[in-house]
Amino acid sequence: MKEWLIPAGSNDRCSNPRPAPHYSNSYSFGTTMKGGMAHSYGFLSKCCFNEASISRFLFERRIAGLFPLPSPRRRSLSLFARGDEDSRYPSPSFDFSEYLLSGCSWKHAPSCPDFVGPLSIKLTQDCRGRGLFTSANVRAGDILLVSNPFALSYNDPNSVHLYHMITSMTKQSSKALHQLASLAGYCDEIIVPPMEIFDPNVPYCDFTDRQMIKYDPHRIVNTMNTNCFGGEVRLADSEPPTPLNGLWLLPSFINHSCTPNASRLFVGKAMLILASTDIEANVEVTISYTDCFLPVHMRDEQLETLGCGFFCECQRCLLERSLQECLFDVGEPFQAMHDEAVDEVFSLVKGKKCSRPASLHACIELFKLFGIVSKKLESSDNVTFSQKQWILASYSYGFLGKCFAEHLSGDCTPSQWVNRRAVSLVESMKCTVPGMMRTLAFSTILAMSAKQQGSDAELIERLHNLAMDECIRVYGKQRQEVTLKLMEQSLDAIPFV
Ligand SMILES: C[S@@+](CC[C@H](N)C(=O)[O-])C[C@H]1O[C@@H](n2cnc3c(N)ncnc32)[C@H](O)[C@@H]1O
Repeated sequence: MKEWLIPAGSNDRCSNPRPAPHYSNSYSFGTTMKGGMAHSYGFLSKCCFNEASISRFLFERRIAGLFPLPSPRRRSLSLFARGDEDSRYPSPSFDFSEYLLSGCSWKHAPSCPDFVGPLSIKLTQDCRGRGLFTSANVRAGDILLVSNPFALSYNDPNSVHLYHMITSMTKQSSKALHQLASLAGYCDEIIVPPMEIFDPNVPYCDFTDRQMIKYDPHRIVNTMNTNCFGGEVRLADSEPPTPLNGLWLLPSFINHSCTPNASRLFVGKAMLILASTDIEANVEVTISYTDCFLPVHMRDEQLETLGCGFFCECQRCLLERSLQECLFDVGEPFQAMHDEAVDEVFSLVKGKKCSRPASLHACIELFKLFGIVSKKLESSDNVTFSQKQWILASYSYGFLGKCFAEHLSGDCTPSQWVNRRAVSLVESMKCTVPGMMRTLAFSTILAMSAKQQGSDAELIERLHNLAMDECIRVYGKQRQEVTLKLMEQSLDAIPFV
């Protein structure tokens, strides 16, 4: 075990210290669980976690169209068929097509055994502690990891039950103690453990110096505080959503980025990590802990609110901070209007039967701010095209807010917003944070409405391809044919207005 240990305090040089020991849902913001699946989507970030019904509403009204209920005649579609030519490594062999097709209900979630793709745990070179790295080339949509929870509790706001659960597991099983110790680090040492400890295909054999690892309640609390992930889940269709909180071990080694290359998908309790871009071997796998479709100062605030204990210094954040002077007249009003716009959209969703359109003051103001940002970017020469896309994605709710709200209130026809600007926004969102459910929702709605309003064939095809590509990144590349079939059906089947 000695070779796993690095000297105590080696993280002390870090400008990003380890997180403060208080409760946080490191992975939770911008995510909600609908049925059995946690979606990193929703309309506006605030709604996603606290006001899950918006996400559910959008899911039921829109995305459900992508996955219509299977007709009795339709044969079960295998989403994770083996023998895919593209596969460079074995994929997990479960099939959750019925689950997706039936709206991802918790009780119908198939059991997904743990699976470890071509990954290893390594120390990062820039003081972010350990991270997960690829050990082979992977493609967008590949499943990298399937992880069942180490421990999970419901209706446990202070994580007391979770704590007792983990305590008893680690006392009863040396493997569980070893696994938790590998994540927590012991005796002020950061451990870079071998993947084998977490790989279900590698039998666990006791390590001779296991006595070095001691049960430590403080470590359990700290590990929970840093890594626990929560959401809401509807255990039965008739029941209200139940808060859920859990610890998934291997995903806890994944660091945050505002331009992540992987995304997270829940199938019941199992957390799947999918590559959302092609990733070469020996590259770090990252996900986003925050809502990446918000401006940098709001992302910073989210990290702080979640108690993540670090300040993101990825390229996108550095760029956005360097442009703050240029965008000074937009940032603060955007934040103020964003919260109001959330309320506007939320009240529209709640009163969806009401025929009088609600006031969309904040959504309209946000839309104007989005226009200012777009103009500033257009006239800025010292920012590259892809950097402009990052910034545009940060203000994307300005565009989406008005479009969705107007649509919900019946105030506009699709033709007012299915235009090329909307298309380039989808492209910006996809290039900045691929594999996001809300980009999939937006591009699908755009594709559907473009078809309905008889837009030109090239525009329809472009939108369809964008939605299709995003769908593969969200649900896995093995679903290519299935996705296509379902999208074709939904384009015909879903009335947009
Ligand atoms: C879920 S853990 C990720 C694994 C962690 N690096 C480790 O060694 O255990 C989250 C912690 O990793 C660090 N971290 C993750 N992403 C980071 C980033 N982009 N910048 C700085 N620190 C980061 C922070 O200390 C954060 O609280």
